[in-house]
Amino acid sequence: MNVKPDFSKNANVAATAPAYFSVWDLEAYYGESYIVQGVSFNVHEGEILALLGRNGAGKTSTLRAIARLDDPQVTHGEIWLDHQPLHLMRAHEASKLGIGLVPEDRRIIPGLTVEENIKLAQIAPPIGWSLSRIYELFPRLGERRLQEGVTLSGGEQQMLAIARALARDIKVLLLDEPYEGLAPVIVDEIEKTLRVIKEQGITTIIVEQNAVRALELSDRAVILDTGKIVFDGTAAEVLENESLRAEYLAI
Ligand SMILES: Nc1ncnc2c1ncn2[C@@H]1O[C@H](COP(=O)(O)OP(=O)(O)OP(=O)(O)O)[C@@H](O)[C@H]1O
Repeated sequence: MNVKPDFSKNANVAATAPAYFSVWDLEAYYGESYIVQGVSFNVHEGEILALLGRNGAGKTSTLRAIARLDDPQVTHGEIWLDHQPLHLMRAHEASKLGIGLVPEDRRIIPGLTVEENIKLAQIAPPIGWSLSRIYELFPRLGERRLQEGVTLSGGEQQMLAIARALARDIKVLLLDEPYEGLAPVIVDEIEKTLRVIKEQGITTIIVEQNAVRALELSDRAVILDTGKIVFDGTAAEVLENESLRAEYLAI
């Protein structure tokens, strides 16, 4: 982990590196299972990157490694955010630096209202968006601010999970399957908010099984297959490349 990144040697990483956010030769394990097998990619500031691939390709594991969660265990590689070495940090330090992970299960805290769920994210600095700014982006959350968070619909819970990330001063939003189980009309609504978040300059990495919807939103895409990158390019290139989509995304 103490080797300096040499981006020129890695075909997956743009020649313009070091970028705002970069992952370099990341390797991670669950126990003996080698899951993330030398993953490298760059994300530019304010960009939306879709991290795609079939079930079990290693997308969630890559997000968890970036967020510096304990599992999977990172054994090699570097992760840089705005010249800061994330790979040397623990999860709470990564969060403080501006990594905001919205996990697949959304983690709404039972027994707390919508507003209490949001406020809990703000008990320690760095504080991000104010409640009024959050409710402006998500009017439904404002209307339901006194309702218990876990009683919201699936789409509203997803909004709350994103709102909670924004309540902290984040630089990079990591979204794990934000559209899962949601009706297309709700996906439209969430997509709109993700575009607004992008306009505010926040960088986003989105993992999503609904690859077409994720690609329509994203600037760039990285495709993983059994823990390795098999494509790194623009989202438009993936949408236009039928064989790539069929082989790795089944779409
Ligand atoms: N906690 C764990 N312990 C052991 N193996 C795990 C654990 N979590 C995930 N794995 C394995 O790691 C591999 C990658 O899983 P990961 O969740 O990162 O894939 P994914 O691309 O996000 O797929 P999905 O869309 O199904 O979530 C899979 O083979 C999975 O079974």
